[in-house]
Amino acid sequence: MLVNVLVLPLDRPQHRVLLGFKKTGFGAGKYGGFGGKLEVGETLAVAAVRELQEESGLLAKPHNLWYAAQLEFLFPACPDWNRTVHVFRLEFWEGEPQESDEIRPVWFGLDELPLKQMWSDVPYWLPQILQGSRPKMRFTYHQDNQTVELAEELE
Ligand SMILES: Nc1[nH]c(=O)nc2c1ncn2[C@H]1C[C@H](O)[C@@H](COP(=O)(O)OP(=O)(O)OP(=O)(O)O)O1
Repeated sequence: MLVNVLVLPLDRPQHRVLLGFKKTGFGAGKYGGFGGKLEVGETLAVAAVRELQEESGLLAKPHNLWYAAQLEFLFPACPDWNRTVHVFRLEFWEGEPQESDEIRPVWFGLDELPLKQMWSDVPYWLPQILQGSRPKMRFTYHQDNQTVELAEELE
């Protein structure tokens, strides 16, 4: 199954999180964290730092990445989309967000997340991460590939 990393830059002092509006590729038209596929030989942390830099312009040190969630997404109507996503929380970085061809970074207050424009699994796991827990979950999508049919806690 495909493996993705996902980074969520969290600005605690200002109570906000940086999300990316995806202009192309998987999840186009939705807001989400910054991430993508692992390249050959990369660890999760190295891939996370690279994807964050490519998609947001922010520079992170691997030791500042906090492992925040392991998520499995199953799409019975489109098994090619099945993937495991390893989510990292990040509270320290260098640089300012930069728009790229693929993604437009936007800050959102933690109480004002654009949930209607995000994957429908997000409300199950993102609040848990923000509260400091480390969810491990599996989501099975409906035939429409857009709504969650089943959300399971793993372990
Ligand atoms: N159900 C889901 N909920 C969510 O919040 N983020 C998800 C998600 N499924 C995938 N993601 C994230 C993980 C990763 O950052 C991104 C997909 O990365 P990919 O590398 O697969 O997409 P790309 O657009 O870079 O690649 P291509 O589709 O091959 O162009 O979407």
